[in-house]
Amino acid sequence: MKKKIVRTATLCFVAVALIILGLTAYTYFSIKDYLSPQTVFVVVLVGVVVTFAIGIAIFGVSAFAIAMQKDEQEQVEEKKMAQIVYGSEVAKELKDEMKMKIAKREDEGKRIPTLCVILVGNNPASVSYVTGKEKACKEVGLGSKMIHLDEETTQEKLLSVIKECNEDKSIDGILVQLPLPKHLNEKEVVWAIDPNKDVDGLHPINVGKLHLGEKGFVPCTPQGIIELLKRMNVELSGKRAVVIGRSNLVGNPVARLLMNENATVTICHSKTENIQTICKEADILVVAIGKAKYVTKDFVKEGAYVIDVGVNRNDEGKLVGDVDFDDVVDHVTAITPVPKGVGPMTITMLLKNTIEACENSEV
Ligand SMILES: Nc1nc(=O)c2c([nH]1)NC[C@@H]1CN(c3ccc(C(=O)N[C@@H](CCC(=O)O)C(=O)O)cc3)C=[N+]21
Repeated sequence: MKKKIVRTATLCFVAVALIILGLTAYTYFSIKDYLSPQTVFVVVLVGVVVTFAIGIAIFGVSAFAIAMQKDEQEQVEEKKMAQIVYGSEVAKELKDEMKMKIAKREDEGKRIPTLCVILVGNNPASVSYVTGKEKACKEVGLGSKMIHLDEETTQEKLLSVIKECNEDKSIDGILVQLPLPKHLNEKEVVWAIDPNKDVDGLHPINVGKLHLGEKGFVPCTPQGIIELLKRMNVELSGKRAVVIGRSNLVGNPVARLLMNENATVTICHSKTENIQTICKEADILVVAIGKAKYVTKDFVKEGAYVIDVGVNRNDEGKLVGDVDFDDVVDHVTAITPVPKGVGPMTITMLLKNTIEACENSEV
């Protein structure tokens, strides 16, 4: 493209220069016998100057055209480049908005929304997530309360702690960090949380509401995923969405949310036959299976949108997704990375739900 412009400009310039120089020469020979040498000199000078001026103008315009046009190679590459959607950046924007909202509440003399996180035991991953949640609360000015119970805590003790939190008017949201130690009954624990404080959206009342299309608390990761898809400007209505994974925390609720957006949804799981073929039909692929780098380019349709929900630790303790990012990145329109993708959105939605719980309690 650049070369073509330069060539055309040079040709134009040569043609115009030849015409003007020819005219000047013709004028020179026609008038040199009638006029004084000074006048003839001026005529020739004007001819040469005009030629130069036009030359400079032509090359100026060409340089401008080159600057405006991207190199052909660059354009091809741009078309192929996948959009990498950083949840961490979206989360920051949303947190700034929440921060302002909370500051405004404070000015109005209203209560500061407060999240209570209950952690049982010392599972390193859980401790790290809980710390992240506390940090995020501080960042936006939410109140946070942490209840750390030891590994041997009994079911009765845990249930009584939840009951206290349910009754405590200064607590708006309750989150019990999962998984719980094996001797505890997770279902009974989650079902004991007041549905109006269930900011994780796991209580059957909230699960039921989601599946009936009623307003209630929606689990944080699925909510964050929909938010990211909206940022990718992907039209969900009428599209094929495939979710890999059927957990209550991610797979099931995200499938329902995608259906609410009028996508046609398929859920795949460990027993699914021909899983690659099904995934390859997906315009939107959400991967929450919990196997590091499980999804390779053989699963991904050219130009698809891929959401990686995986949080796996490799041998070096580094966080890796369920998608083999490097393998698929050239095949997709947009993809979320791990870390800095879905994870930060999950925490942000938890903050959002906590503010919502507080607002609900005021009306
Ligand atoms: N009741 C309950 N609710 C949950 O929402 C819940 C849970 N239990 N148990 C565990 C999973 C996992 N989870 C994550 C949250 C944030 C990041 C996150 O922020 N990750 C960062 C990096 C964090 C790091 O490097 O350790 C990132 O992806 O960039 C990841 C994972 C919430 N979970």
